[in-house]
Amino acid sequence: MNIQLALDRLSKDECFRILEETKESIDWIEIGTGVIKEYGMSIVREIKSKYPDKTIVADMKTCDAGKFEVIQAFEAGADITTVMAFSADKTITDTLAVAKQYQKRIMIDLLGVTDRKRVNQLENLGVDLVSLHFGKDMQSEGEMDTDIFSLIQNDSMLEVAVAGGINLETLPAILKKYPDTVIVGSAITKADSQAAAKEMKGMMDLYESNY
Ligand SMILES: O=C(CO)[C@H](O)[C@H](O)COP(=O)(O)O
Repeated sequence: MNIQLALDRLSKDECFRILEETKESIDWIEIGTGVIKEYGMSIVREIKSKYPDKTIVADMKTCDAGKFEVIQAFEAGADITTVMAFSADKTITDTLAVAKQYQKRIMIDLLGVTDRKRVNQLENLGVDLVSLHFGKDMQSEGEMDTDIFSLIQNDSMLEVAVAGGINLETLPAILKKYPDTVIVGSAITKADSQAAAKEMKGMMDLYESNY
């Protein structure tokens, strides 16, 4: 089980400080959409060159002009880039084709998807990695419900990541659903980052070893 640290609403200096503090505890590094909007692909390039052994996720949230945007992310050093589930099927298949060429991956962000039908369609289009996502704005009205996992069929072969305000208190309930990747932003970046990342990763490792 991976922990993906989401770098959102941070300056470049803060991103690098937090990465230095947490690098021993994190597996995947997500460069958040807002950070990419602020600094462009150069921050993806810089983070990949400083942390070449980490899996770099560019949270591009692509929804159109798919080929162009995923090539931008992959050329900058991203190993995975995100594409929105509501995108046209053509966007999904175009981005999957580019990922295959680059031997990299597309993570489909299921934000806003409430129907398993779309998840099944995505799987039929060749998608193999999705993120269940309870959005930042929705978090102001409540916590993520673990029922979100019901979007994924029990016999599905999809690799599943999950995001949305996950913290030390909510992590145990998430772990019971056994996601492949747990995405954590604010609970690490807005806290004592080193201690929070260590504690969360420790909890995940313990859960996994007892599974
Ligand atoms: O994609 C995102 C926002 O759109 C975030 O990266 C994701 O929600 C994780 O951050 P947090 O733990 O703060 O919710």
